Amino acid sequence: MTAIQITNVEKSYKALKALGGVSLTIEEGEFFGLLGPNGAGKTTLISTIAGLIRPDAGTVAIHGHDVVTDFREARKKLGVVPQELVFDPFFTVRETLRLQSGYFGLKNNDKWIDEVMGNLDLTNKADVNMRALSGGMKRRVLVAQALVHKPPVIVLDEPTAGVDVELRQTLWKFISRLNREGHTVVLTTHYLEEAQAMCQRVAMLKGGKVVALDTMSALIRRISGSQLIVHLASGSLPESLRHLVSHDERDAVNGNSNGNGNGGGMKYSLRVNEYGEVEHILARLRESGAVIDEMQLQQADLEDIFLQIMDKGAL
Ligand SMILES: Nc1ncnc2c1ncn2[C@@H]1O[C@H](COP(=O)(O)OP(=O)(O)OP(=O)(O)O)[C@@H](O)[C@H]1O
Repeated sequence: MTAIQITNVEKSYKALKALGGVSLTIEEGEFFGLLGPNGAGKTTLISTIAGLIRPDAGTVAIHGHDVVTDFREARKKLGVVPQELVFDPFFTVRETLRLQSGYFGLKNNDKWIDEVMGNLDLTNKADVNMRALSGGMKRRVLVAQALVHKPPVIVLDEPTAGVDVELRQTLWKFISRLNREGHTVVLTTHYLEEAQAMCQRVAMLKGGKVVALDTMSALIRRISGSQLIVHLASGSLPESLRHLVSHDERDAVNGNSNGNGNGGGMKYSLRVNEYGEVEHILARLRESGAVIDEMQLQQADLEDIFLQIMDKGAL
């Protein structure tokens, strides 16, 4: 079943087109990443999914329920962890979660509330007033609040922005478990290594448009290839390899300390699309008389891809 169906969604704020026709299909059980630089439209898209803002055009459906015309049913299927911390300071953690359960017509939800609090290390804060909690603890409650009605689709907008390592680990352990149990998860994050570790598929947004959409492994394979990093003790890169250079710099370690003045002490990053090319590069270097001090083969990661896509605008 399709968890979230986004079809040609457009949203403008006066002259600014925050979303310029976004279409995405997210299947049930996926762990999906929504990435993009500041202002790309991620929060606007999530707010549209949550039914908090109405699109100017296009539709969004959660488990087949349109978020505008069938809002109540769509909302039941969805748990959203927003970026902003907003709470009523006079309630305790448990009261906050009971109140939230009430919004969904759930009575006697204490067993699940206790389980959620346990999984987010909130149990010993259950009777503490919200205003007395630290920022990190408040964020845990925000996550718990989104989960009180066991929504099949969970959307997290920058859940780990500014939170400590411990909370990140607690959060990811719990969210991964829910995903393994069949919940669909959609995540926006600025921590690309987090997206790389968690998400099976990602969409990259730029200027309100989807500029890349693929599985994580295909994106990494398709775009960037690997980098062969060679530090030359002496000699220089032959002209025939120049077109492969993505980056070069004077090697901070070797510098030009060998004093031979023939271009030694350079570090080059060369694009390599398949392993066979490494052999070719090494042969050319040997012929030119360059001496390799050190080398390593580096796999592309999401950050390289992200930067490439954002540079080019689209694939
Ligand atoms: N209520 C609003 N009124 C006017 N402009 C808005 C409003 N909300 C968002 N925008 C603009 O729409 C664009 C998209 O914003 P959005 O918050 O969706 O981006 P984002 O990808 O979530 O960015 P960030 O990573 O900074 O959270 C931005 O240029 C933003 O300034």
